[in-house]
Amino acid sequence: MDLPHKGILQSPALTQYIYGTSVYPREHEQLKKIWEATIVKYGNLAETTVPVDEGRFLSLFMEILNPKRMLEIGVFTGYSLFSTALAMPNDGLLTAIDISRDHYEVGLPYIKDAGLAHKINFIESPATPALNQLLSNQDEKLFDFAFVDANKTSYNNTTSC
Ligand SMILES: C[S@@+](CC[C@H](N)C(=O)[O-])C[C@H]1O[C@@H](n2cnc3c(N)ncnc32)[C@H](O)[C@@H]1O
Repeated sequence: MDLPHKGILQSPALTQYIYGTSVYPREHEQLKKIWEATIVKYGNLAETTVPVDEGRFLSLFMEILNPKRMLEIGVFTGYSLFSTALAMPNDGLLTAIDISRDHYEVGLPYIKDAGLAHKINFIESPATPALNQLLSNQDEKLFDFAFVDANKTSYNNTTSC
């Protein structure tokens, strides 16, 4: 069994056990395909997706919080996006922002195959102007939960929006 180079778990033996018995067996078939398509298109850059255990953690977190409106900044090919959309309620809406639609379109066919596309509003833009635009359109509370996984140097701007 191949293990990713990063993840939440710190003990190799525990990682091996949990990945073999829980994480990989429960990884959605379309998520496996997003990962494979990401490797084919981007090679080592695929390592920038959230690892499979963090994907499971995000799904679990969404199941507990049950957010109706969620924001993701930094979509890449959609591994984390898929993981959260899968666990959101069917009438939930996930606003997803990335500077590259090309990235998003690698995972989009698998998002569609899994019947999740209707939950996602993708915006191709740098995060800060897109957030300012969303805020200027609506003054009530916009999101129940936000996952930020874009360029780390802009986080101050993102959180002040
Ligand atoms: C670490 S990857 C995201 C990985 C993704 N969460 C996943 O699980 O596959 C970072 C992404 O942030 C995007 N990005 C970089 N700077 C950005 C910005 N200022 N605004 C929005 N997206 C940005 C990149 O295009 C890239 O797709």
